Amino acid sequence: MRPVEEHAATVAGLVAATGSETVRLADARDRILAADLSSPLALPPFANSAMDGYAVRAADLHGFPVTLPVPEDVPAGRVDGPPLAPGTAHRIMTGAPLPEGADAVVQVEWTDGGLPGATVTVEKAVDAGQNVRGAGEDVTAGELVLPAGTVLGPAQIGLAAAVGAAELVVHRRPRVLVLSTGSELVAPGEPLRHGQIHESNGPMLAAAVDDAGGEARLLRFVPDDVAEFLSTLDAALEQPTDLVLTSGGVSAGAYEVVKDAFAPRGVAFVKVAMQPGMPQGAGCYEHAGHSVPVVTLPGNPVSSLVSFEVFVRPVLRAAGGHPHPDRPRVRARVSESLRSPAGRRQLRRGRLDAVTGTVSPVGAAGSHLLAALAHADCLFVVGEDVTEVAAGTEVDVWLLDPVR
Ligand SMILES: Nc1nc2c(c(=O)[nH]1)N[C@H]1C(S)=C(S)[C@@H](COP(=O)(O)OP(=O)(O)OC[C@H]3O[C@@H](n4cnc5c(N)ncnc54)[C@H](O)[C@@H]3O)O[C@H]1N2
Ligand code: MOO
Repeated sequence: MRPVEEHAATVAGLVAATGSETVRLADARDRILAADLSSPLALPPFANSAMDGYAVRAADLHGFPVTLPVPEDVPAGRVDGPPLAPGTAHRIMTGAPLPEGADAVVQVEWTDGGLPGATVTVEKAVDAGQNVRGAGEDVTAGELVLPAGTVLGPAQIGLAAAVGAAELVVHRRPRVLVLSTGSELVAPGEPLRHGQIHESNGPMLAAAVDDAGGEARLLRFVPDDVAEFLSTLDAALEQPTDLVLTSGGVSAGAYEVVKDAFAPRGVAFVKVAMQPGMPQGAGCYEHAGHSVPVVTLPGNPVSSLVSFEVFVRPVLRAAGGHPHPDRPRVRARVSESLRSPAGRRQLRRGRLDAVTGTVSPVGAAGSHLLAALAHADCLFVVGEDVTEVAAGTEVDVWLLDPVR
């Protein structure tokens, strides 16, 4: 059987980096920056007030209470404020530019709240610089604020907007065609007859592709018919595609449509030393003079998604420029004893108690146990050479997304 790492390397070698595109800020969430973003301006761009109150010279405040004339009002956004004459105060709002000549702001609570055109009486002293946000305190002009490779979450998008970027250069998302096969499959929402099941791999893998930063195109599943499989595929490949991802039809049965269609057309089918996810295929399919990468996942739902986690997710994330393609990994102790097949790396579904560092199996090893997978927040690994794991043994744990 082919070692897991060898098959992972084969799949990694199929999918190239995607290149870049420009998107509007509103479309940038979860995208990955493809070019350094430097700020053309300082943040804050000008010295401004941190409080609603009165701009003053700190040195003018002595002999309390002290009363000063208030000749000006400076709301946020005022752009023509005159300088502050010695011995006066300007009423000022949070975010408004500090008048030239002022060096501090007294918050309104420390005064009688005197109006512009009248006077204000101040009860307490302030230090020079107090309640003033200096120009460039956050970002200096020319500073590299977001390096290429940054994952754009809310804070990063906020910063990009603050420095004036309306668009960002990001990695293009890998385009993945998702196609399920099986004559027993029926669309969710339609009634089942005996012998039929709902098609679950397609929606599951499309969601996994999107979650890995890709752009999934989910095709309607096809029956176990090679001609129909190939015509569906060829029609779909008229649109640009970075990867074809199939599920089902790859093991040893009499109607293995994916294997029958692809084996003579550039895709190698192998047994990988893994459970679940033993039957795998990878290669390139020629379409209209282009070579399109293909990964064929096994049909059992848990095999499909676990194989995606092991072989496809890190490759899609790397192709899409993600700085951390792999799932975060930790060590934890298993809560109970387990058995695992000799010569196959087992990936079990688990729930991690991060406080005690304990991982508990969710469900048995069977690759049809989709409900257990849906209740798991991690996978944990039992090595190829291990057949029995005693309770309390430390294992590698891959953190999936928290179960919401
Ligand atoms: N004689 C052997 N039989 C099997 C072997 C083997 O080595 N020798 N391997 C087993 C293992 S391990 C796996 S995994 C499966 C993989 O089979 P296929 O990839 O060919 O998948 P199918 O036979 O098409 O389906 C397997 C199973 O999964 C269900 N399925 C398939 N597609 C979907 C879908 N889109 N949505 C929901 N469920 C799906 C299907 O109904 C079957 O129950 O082969 C073993 N057999
Ligand atoms: O390898 Mo299969 O994926 O065990 O069920």
